[in-house]
Amino acid sequence: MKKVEVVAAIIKYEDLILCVQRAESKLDYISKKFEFPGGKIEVGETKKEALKRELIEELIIHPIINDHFLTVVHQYPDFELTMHSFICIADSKLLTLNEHISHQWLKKEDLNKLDWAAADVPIVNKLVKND
Ligand SMILES: Nc1nc2c([nH]c(=O)n2[C@H]2C[C@H](O)[C@@H](COP(=O)(O)OP(=O)(O)OP(=O)(O)O)O2)c(=O)[nH]1
Repeated sequence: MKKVEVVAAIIKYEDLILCVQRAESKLDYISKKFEFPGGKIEVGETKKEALKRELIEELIIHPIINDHFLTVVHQYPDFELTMHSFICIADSKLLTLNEHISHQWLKKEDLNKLDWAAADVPIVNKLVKND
């Protein structure tokens, strides 16, 4: 089974967290799902370097990348995903959606209202519970 390793950013602005919606794709289980911005780690990159690059590519933002929050291993039908999430701090809500089809800044108690990619559910639950 194919393995994919990604980094994802939990970006906070005051008491809000950034949620971004993936574009339509042929993989119905991630198509149009909400996720945390990020992507695959390239050869030679640290996790934080990969996240910094992805956030510039996807959103043109430069938040402070702080602590590791949670690593999730999730088995999707076509691949095994390992996703490392990090808490990040933004000094503005401004962004440019270069890849995603929508975004929302939500309070943590509202995060469960969105249709998240399955791998993100443990991260969302941890944020709602004890962040
Ligand atoms: N970035 C990100 N990816 C996630 C999350 N949840 C989740 O299941 N994924 C999955 C979807 C994709 O299969 C994979 C990330 O791949 P991607 O396509 O976003 O990464 P990338 O920008 O490096 O992709 P690529 O176009 O270079 O292939 O991880 C999440 O919260 N953030």
